[in-house]
Amino acid sequence: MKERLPVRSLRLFRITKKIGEFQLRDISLEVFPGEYFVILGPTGAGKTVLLEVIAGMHAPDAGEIWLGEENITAWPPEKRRFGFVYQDYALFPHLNVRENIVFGLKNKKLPPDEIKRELEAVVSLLGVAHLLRRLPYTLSGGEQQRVAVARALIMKPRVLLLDEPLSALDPCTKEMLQQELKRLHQLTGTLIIHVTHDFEEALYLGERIGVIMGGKLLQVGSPEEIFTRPRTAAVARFVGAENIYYSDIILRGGRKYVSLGEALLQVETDLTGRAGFSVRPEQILVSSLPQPGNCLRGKVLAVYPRRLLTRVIIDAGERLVALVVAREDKGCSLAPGSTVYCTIPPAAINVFPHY
Ligand SMILES: Nc1ncnc2c1ncn2[C@@H]1O[C@H](COP(=O)(O)OP(=O)(O)OP(=O)(O)O)[C@@H](O)[C@H]1O
Repeated sequence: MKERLPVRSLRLFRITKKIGEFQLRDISLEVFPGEYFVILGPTGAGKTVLLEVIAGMHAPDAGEIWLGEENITAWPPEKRRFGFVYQDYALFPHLNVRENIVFGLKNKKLPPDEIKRELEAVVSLLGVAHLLRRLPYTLSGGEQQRVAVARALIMKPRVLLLDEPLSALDPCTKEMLQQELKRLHQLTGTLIIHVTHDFEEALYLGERIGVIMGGKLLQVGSPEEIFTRPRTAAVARFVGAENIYYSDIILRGGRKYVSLGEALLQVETDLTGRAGFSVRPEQILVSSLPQPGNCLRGKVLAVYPRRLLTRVIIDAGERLVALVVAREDKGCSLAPGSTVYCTIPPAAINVFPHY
């Protein structure tokens, strides 16, 4: 597994693709050499279509795809030498694990001793030596996933495309295989594009994340940026910043404020004019007494206890959702109807442009 093709960046320029009623719209993106890039989006967002356009299975209607200095837009999939791991793994059912993994190398007519060497390398990397004689239907989901990744990696792909590779697995296996994928990426340095609708998975694996919705790439950034600084209401909602509002930005005494209900909240932003803003529920401090800073008086509407956090719905002029650590609400009644105070630090208010 050592000698690899030079790792190059993958660039998409203004890719458009219509399939049936659906359209990928004007997608531009650069994925850096050796990067682990996650495409995150809800069901039907166009993640698979985008991955298939990158793989060369669909020709774009407009736009270009570049690998390093080469325009590969018109290249067929086999010339691209990209690996593709499907959501359902798509192993050949009549071939055993060994035959599945070496299938591509056999097709390339590599000498048997070279195939054996490559097989041993990839099998030890994925820990599937004990499965080599088994047929796919006898494997667990996690084992099938490892075999599918081994089958893709043995071809030394220039780019490895993973289409929701963990979505069919139970939470424990999923977590273990997430760690495996991270380790494989560190060992091989392969440029990986991983598609998922699972935000936790994107946070754990992605060096950068691209959020796609309705065929549009809405935001690209580090997990931290996507999580704390969504730039549209749609991305904010998708990443769980449930409190989303619109306001004029008000300048007073050299400070900027947004209005929420009757209150003014100080914000840290360069924007002016009309704007949107979002607050994550876990960033709201709920207390029985007023606190200094951005503090709103409200009435508890409903309380939903969860495992470690309690979800509290509050009427503070606008509907607010707060997640409260159970231990921290001692002394503060969260019963419906009680009065509470909600403190929101200025840095926890994400202000985004209003289009
Ligand atoms: N061959 C096709 N013909 C017509 N419509 C298609 C075709 N392939 C995909 N679509 C449509 O394109 C849209 C995007 O599909 P895609 O599979 O890319 O979504 P996704 O983001 O991968 O969703 P999921 O997370 O559910 O897999 C969907 O509305 C789908 O029905």
